[in-house]
Amino acid sequence: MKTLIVCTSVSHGNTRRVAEAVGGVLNAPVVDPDSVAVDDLHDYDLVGFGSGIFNMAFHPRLRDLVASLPHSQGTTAFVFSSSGFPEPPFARYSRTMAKLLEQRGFDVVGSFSCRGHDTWWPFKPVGGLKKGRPNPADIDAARAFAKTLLAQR
Ligand SMILES: Cc1cc2nc3c(=O)[nH]c(=O)nc-3n(C[C@H](O)[C@H](O)[C@H](O)COP(=O)(O)O)c2cc1C
Repeated sequence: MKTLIVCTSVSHGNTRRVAEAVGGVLNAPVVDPDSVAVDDLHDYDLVGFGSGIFNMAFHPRLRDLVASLPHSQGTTAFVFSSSGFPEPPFARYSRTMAKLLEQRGFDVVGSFSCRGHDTWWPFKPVGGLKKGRPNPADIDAARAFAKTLLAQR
């Protein structure tokens, strides 16, 4: 299964650690949105899209990439993120990103999220929240998620 993982991880590399764990299971390279050749994405069987969550959304560089993609009928995709907090019921970031991808013709088959060390400015005086995340249990959960993707093929 030819797989690519597209990841923006600008804050602490939290999401990148998740991406590398998933990529290790799926035997997939992890690339930055800026280095994606958008016309080549249909060559892949599965493409993962992930970033940290900023102001209740995936990173703008990832969203801009997805918005710029040509229609990709039937390519399978998944989304992943790390964030200080779980998704609140009024802002389903993963669902919103999945919908963007579906509008580009992707078939979104899964999503994964875990906590990441969060140094948004109100939390900086105390060294941030969720220090040490993603932790080994988060990375194990990411690998388990990747195995469910393999099992679907
Ligand atoms: C400016 C800023 C805004 C953030 N906004 C949110 C947010 O809305 N919700 C949330 O749960 N975490 C938020 N976070 C925490 C990040 O999502 C978290 O640190 C994430 O793991 C960063 O991933 P990265 O290291 O891969 O960039 C924010 C962090 C920063 C610095």
